[in-house]
Amino acid sequence: MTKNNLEYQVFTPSLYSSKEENNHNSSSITRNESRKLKRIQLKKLQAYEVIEKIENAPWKKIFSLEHTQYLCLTNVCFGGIGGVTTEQLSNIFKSFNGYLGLKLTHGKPYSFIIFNTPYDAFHAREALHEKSCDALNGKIMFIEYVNLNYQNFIKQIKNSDKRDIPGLILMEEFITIEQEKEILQVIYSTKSWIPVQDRMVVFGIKLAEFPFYMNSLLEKLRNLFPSIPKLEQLTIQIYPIGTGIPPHMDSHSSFGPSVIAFSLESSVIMEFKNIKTNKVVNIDLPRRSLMIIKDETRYAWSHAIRARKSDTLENGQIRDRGQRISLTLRTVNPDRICKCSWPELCDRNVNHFGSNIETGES
Ligand SMILES: O=C(O)CCC(=O)C(=O)O
Ligand SMILES: [Fe+2]
Repeated sequence: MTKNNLEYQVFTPSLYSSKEENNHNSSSITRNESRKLKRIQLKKLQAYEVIEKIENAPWKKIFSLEHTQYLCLTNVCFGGIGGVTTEQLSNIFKSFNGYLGLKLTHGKPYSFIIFNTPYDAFHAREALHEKSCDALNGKIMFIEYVNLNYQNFIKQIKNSDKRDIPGLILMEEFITIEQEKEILQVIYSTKSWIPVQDRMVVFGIKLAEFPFYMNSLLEKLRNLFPSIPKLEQLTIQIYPIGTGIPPHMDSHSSFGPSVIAFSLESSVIMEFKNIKTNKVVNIDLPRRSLMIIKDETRYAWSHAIRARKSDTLENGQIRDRGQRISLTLRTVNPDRICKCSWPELCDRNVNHFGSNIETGES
């Protein structure tokens, strides 16, 4: 801390200081105020040192003296004790010009806010850095510009590259507007819903029992992806606004090598996580799209939909959620044998009765 403190003193006057701090030496400041300011500075350093430890890099390298369009909220995290929600944060920042969106990290104590220009970010930082924030119960936020050369941070801000998930296929506009309308009509007249957590689910319908236009989707699928075995089972799920599905892998041994999911009525961000490396990639599943989960994605990545009312898109924009319907199609493994190349992640030796292996995450 001493070394950093020293560096910090040298570093402060231009950028890393607050107005209050610059007044620090003026005689008008009371002792109490001075103590309070010192405490704030100490807290700030502690927050920066935590990031240093996590990132294994000096904070002066991670943050930038230059204004950039990305702000790091060094002591604001998502969920858990003292954590915030997407809505809370976006409510604070959306009143600033050029606010594009936010990015919460997973299991790390900091978050990011994305602005259209460095100038817009500057205004928000000026208004909020080292100030007590009413919307966060008086919490004092410590905000820095992200260094554009520090790839580890930039990667976390823009981590939606499908190429990073081997075996994931996404086709936009797979379903036509007319097909979607027809399917939704039938779905909403279905009566056999079962509540599962906050979702409504119709399980394991045989495809032959489903309306004819499902056939045209399946035919298109067969033509485009002839290697996918004949699908046997359909699960329909309604996700009311604000709901999701916890991280899980669809059971290796119960189901075949490809899981197909259609998104209807509304788009959503699905979070994929590599079980071995913990790498997280967010993928936007647009309304009327087709997703195929196979190979490594099927066997070594969990997928989840976070329960929240809006999603942050890759460009930083916030998109409110609508009610979403998904159609998931699978083949069934009658002998419950899985021969995937990830035996350490596989349920082949586990006695289980449910259809999914929950990874235990919330
Ligand atoms: O809603 C979706 O698109 C996927 C649902 C899912 O992951 C599942 O049912 O296993
Ligand atoms: Fe799943």
